[in-house]
Amino acid sequence: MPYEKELAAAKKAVTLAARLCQKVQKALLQSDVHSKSDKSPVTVADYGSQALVSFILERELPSESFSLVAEEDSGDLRKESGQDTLNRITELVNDTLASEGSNSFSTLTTDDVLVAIDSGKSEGGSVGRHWVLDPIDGTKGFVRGDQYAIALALLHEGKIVLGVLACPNLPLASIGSNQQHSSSNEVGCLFFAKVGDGTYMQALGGSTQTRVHVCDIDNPEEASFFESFEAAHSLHDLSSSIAEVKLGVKAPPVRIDSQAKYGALSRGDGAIYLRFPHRGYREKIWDHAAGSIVVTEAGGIAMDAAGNPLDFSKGKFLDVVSGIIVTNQKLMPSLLTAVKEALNEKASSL
Ligand SMILES: Nc1ncnc2c1ncn2[C@@H]1O[C@H](COP(=O)(O)OS(=O)(=O)O)[C@@H](OP(=O)(O)O)[C@H]1O
Ligand SMILES: [Mg+2]
Ligand SMILES: [Mg+2]
Ligand SMILES: [Mg+2]
Repeated sequence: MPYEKELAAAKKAVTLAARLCQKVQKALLQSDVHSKSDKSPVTVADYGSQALVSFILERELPSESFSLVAEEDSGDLRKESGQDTLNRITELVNDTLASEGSNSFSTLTTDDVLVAIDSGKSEGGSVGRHWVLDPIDGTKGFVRGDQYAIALALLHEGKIVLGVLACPNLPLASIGSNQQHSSSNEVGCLFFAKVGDGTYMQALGGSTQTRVHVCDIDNPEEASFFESFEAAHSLHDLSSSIAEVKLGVKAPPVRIDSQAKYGALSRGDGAIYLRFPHRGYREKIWDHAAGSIVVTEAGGIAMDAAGNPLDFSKGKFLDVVSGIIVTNQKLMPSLLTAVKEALNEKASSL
């Protein structure tokens, strides 16, 4: 089966990275959180997760040439002021590798960790194979104690061919706004998909996998929709005018951080995901690569707001018209019409 060993390696890498993140989130220290040059937060867990995934993929797939497009880089850790943070990351990575229980484990030095993080400097593109990683997607959610995801995908000749999404805080039971209160409060989901093979979910650290599908609602009034938790990341007013005013969605928006939204959508917790960043923001491929294959292999469609397919082959940026919309096959035509109308009204009111 194509991409079988790549999927196994990706699941292993992401599961270990999730273990590291859970440990850090439980005992997050003020000193673990830093600001990047664009003022967005980064924590020891973002770096630790990136180092671990990079190290595990290279170790598990030694015969393949390795290219990784990932969010973080080691610039700040190489400065004098980054030494304590680098030591803490190295300790976290080594503790997590030791907990894996494999005999082949050797202790990584701070230099090994820097090299592993910087393996993520590839630019991607339409030729060959590139791993695409967001070591923690939804860092703001992670710091708040809420939802986040470790998102890893494989880009082959410009197409996403597999994706793995670990969502350590996502309940195993549905989180849709129409759901009855569930008796289970177990959290931690691993979603994975391979092109042509469907999408599966298992408990993080578990082994029983279930095939998942997007919901098959065709009446928008019965639908519910997801959007970013952070109003700075997506225009909530625009989503409301599309979903509630144009489509007649009755349920309130479900606002959660990260690509956990794609995971939840892939198992039918809600029907629509709307994302309209503020003007001037450029999307990155690692924020959508894993999520998009998880949702499309579950029967959904992800497009930009003009109805173009998402093109991951142009380097680290994902250029889209106005925003990203995701739903099932039946709702997409009316969603596209509603989006077009709302965007036209917005433009004429400016
Ligand atoms: N201004 C702005 N507009 C749009 N998107 C932005 C913006 N700033 C950041 N980001 C990216 O959003 C990623 C988190 O996305 P979400 O929207 O899913 O999370 S959240 O609900 O807003 O917390 C977040 O991913 P991480 O950095 O991996 O957390 C960013 O890549
Ligand atoms: Mg970030
Ligand atoms: Mg992200
Ligand atoms: Mg991130």
